[in-house]
Amino acid sequence: MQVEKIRIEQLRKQFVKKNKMVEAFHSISLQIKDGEFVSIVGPSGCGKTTLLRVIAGLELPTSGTMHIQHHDSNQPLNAMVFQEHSIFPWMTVRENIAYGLTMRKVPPSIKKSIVDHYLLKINMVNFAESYPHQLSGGMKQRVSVARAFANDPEILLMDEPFTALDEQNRLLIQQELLKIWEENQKTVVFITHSIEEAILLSDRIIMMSAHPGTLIAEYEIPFPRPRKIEEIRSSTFYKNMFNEIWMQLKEEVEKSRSMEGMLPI
Ligand SMILES: Nc1ncnc2c1ncn2[C@@H]1O[C@H](COP(=O)(O)OP(=O)(O)OP(=O)(O)O)[C@@H](O)[C@H]1O
Repeated sequence: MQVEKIRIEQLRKQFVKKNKMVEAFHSISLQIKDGEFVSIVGPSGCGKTTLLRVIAGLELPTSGTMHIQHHDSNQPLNAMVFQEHSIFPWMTVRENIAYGLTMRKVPPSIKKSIVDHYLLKINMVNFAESYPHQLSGGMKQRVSVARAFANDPEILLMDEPFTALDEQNRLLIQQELLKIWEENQKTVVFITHSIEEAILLSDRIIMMSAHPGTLIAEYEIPFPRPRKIEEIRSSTFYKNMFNEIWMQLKEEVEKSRSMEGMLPI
């Protein structure tokens, strides 16, 4: 039996915006197993990023409880990968990937071997001494992913990390992420607007309702690993699953659109 890694019970978050109470999400209960890759999908404004920020400890919930099993207190609890601007512009690729390890004072020889390993995994050995302004958007995100895994956190939190990329770069980075994840099997909570991305990467997809968000559905993704994106995309099962998820998400997106203009900006 797999060990539980994250337990969330009746979580709710409210903000005060222009003297009005805005409920970002409510009644969220969720358990995520150790080593599980979970994606969260839902219409814009349903509270996905806020939920991730609460899991990361960057926001406090208004009510409810959350517990993350911290098995090894020598390891960082979490690492985050954002959509953009995730890496330090004044550091080289090597220094960026090494950042968490440097902070934890990992001995230089161990740090070097970890960073070399991830440079290979993201196909950026030749860019180790380059600075972010010399890289494409896709390369920057690859560095960001490598940095998060290199620091060996207990959980990884990724907020639409590939949304800003073109389709070709996106497909390549998804395949790289799959390879790195399949080797590490870290617990991942991944936010995306793309049903396709969620199916390709995840063990389970959680769907949130239109604002104020709550969990309304979940889907187990049974594709065996290691996964090959091309094989999955061409299967009938994938197409059926995509349609099933889209039919439900579409309803929430439509509800969300009909509420536009009703919330304080
Ligand atoms: N710091 C804040 N102060 C006030 N309201 C906030 C704050 N952060 C988020 N909200 C509100 O909470 C709700 C949920 O926002 P959130 O960004 O979590 O949604 P989302 O699902 O991640 O959206 P998107 O998919 O567009 O990124 C929105 O109504 C938003 O305006």
